Amino acid sequence: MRHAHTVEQVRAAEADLMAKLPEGTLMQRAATGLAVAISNFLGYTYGARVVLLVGSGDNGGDALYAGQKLARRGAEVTAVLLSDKAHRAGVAALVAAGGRAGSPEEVGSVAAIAAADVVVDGIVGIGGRPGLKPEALATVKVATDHQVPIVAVDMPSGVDVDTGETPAEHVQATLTVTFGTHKICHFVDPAAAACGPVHLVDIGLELPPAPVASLQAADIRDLYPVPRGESDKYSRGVLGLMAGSSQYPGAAVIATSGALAGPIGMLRYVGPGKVADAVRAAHPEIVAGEGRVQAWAIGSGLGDELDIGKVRELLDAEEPALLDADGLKVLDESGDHTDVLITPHAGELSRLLGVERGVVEAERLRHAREAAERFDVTVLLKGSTTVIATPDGQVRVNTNATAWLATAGAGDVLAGLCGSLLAAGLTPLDAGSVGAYLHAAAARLAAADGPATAMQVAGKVAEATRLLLRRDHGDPR
Ligand SMILES: NC(=O)C1=CN([C@@H]2O[C@H](COP(=O)(O)OP(=O)(O)OC[C@H]3O[C@@H](n4cnc5c(N)ncnc54)[C@H](O)[C@@H]3O)[C@@H](O)[C@H]2O)[C@@H](O)CC1
Ligand SMILES: [K+]
Repeated sequence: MRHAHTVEQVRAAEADLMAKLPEGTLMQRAATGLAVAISNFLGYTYGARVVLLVGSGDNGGDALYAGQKLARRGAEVTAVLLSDKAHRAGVAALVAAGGRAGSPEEVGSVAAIAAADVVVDGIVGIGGRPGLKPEALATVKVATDHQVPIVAVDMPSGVDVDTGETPAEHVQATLTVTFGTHKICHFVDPAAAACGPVHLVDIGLELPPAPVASLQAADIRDLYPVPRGESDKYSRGVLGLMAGSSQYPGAAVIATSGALAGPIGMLRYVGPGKVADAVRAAHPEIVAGEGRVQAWAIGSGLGDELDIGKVRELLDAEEPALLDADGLKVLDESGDHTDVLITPHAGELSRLLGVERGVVEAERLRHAREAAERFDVTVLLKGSTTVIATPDGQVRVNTNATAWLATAGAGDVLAGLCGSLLAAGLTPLDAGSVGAYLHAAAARLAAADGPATAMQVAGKVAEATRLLLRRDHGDPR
């Protein structure tokens, strides 16, 4: 599990550690990790042309000391000081190591950036607010126009660190080097998309529990409900799936494909006779009609045939339930729904919350949290990064998606798969986050050679699961 902490938590942990260490130690640790990461990124140091964009705080200090270390190893380092309050000792250290530092005019920033092999963004870090100054933005634009890669120090300057929001122009990094722990902007879009790969440098911080986490491959191994010797088809989990309509029969076929690719032992399909025939033609192992189930997945492609009374009844029943697509229409703010997982995309969540879709997309974490609290459900907000929020305030973010997943029916596969995990006994939080991870991993396999359909994604879930459950090479569990 990767963890992301808030700025307040990081500052407190830094203060605790700094009190025990000689002054400047933490910055030296950060700068050393940053310099190594820049060297590794470039593949060489001697003769490399490095331009540092330096703001007024310690983020610029990190950049300056990393520049000093690179200059000592033969890099040609120029620091563009964007504030007259730039870290003094850092500037002196860089200059003593042979680097140059000065205002944009003094160092000829346009020519230097245009000719650089890498630009280091030390404009602002965790002390930054969105809304960079025009002078800073102008230097960033030169780098972008000349396609010079940008390594961001801690985070791309201009993003909102604790929310992942990007209300104003910001740096688009090629690589981000962060310190001590991940920050929320590294996980949550749109800011996460501005980070590039994120490299974490350990500086020895001791941190409290994190408000936001992100599953990794090893977590799938720990959480996936692998059948045991004594398991039978009932104990593995039976899912009831209510999806599809005469209007959208395909949604039922796709959602059942997703469900069967999950861990359940049996799938019961509930829907119109003709659709049930299509579903059984695609998957003869499906049982049509109601019966005992351990969880329900309701909603994909119900269209106008949504039976609101019936769905409410299932929601109020004891079994956990997943609500997707048209099924979301029955959700209200009354009742205890803590065992309900909803899987809206931004448009559906915007309708539930009565706000514009663009607002949900811009403030994904905030709206996922708000809906979880308001409707007392676990919310899985689909998107390039998927945010899963519980009513008690836990958040997980899935960052392994591929843009190829933006295809019709992919949401139906996800609903079936997450429903399957719910029926196998996972909590809504685990079912949502494990399902989203496997779904994205399957999409990566399906789209390895180009575009893939939702059915092809469903067809790769088993392989993705098998690969992820392997404890070591060649030893499937
Ligand atoms: N404190 C420490 O010992 C450590 C700090 N670290 C680095 O220090 C950074 C935090 O340093 P600071 O607390 O000095 O904060 P920043 O370097 O993020 O800068 C804050 C300064 O920028 C100004 N500012 C805020 N928003 C701005 C904007 N939009 N445009 C221009 N100026 C803006 C503020 O007024 C403040 O003076 C971390 O991100 C990390 O890079 C690391 O070296 C780890 C150890
Ligand atoms: K930065």
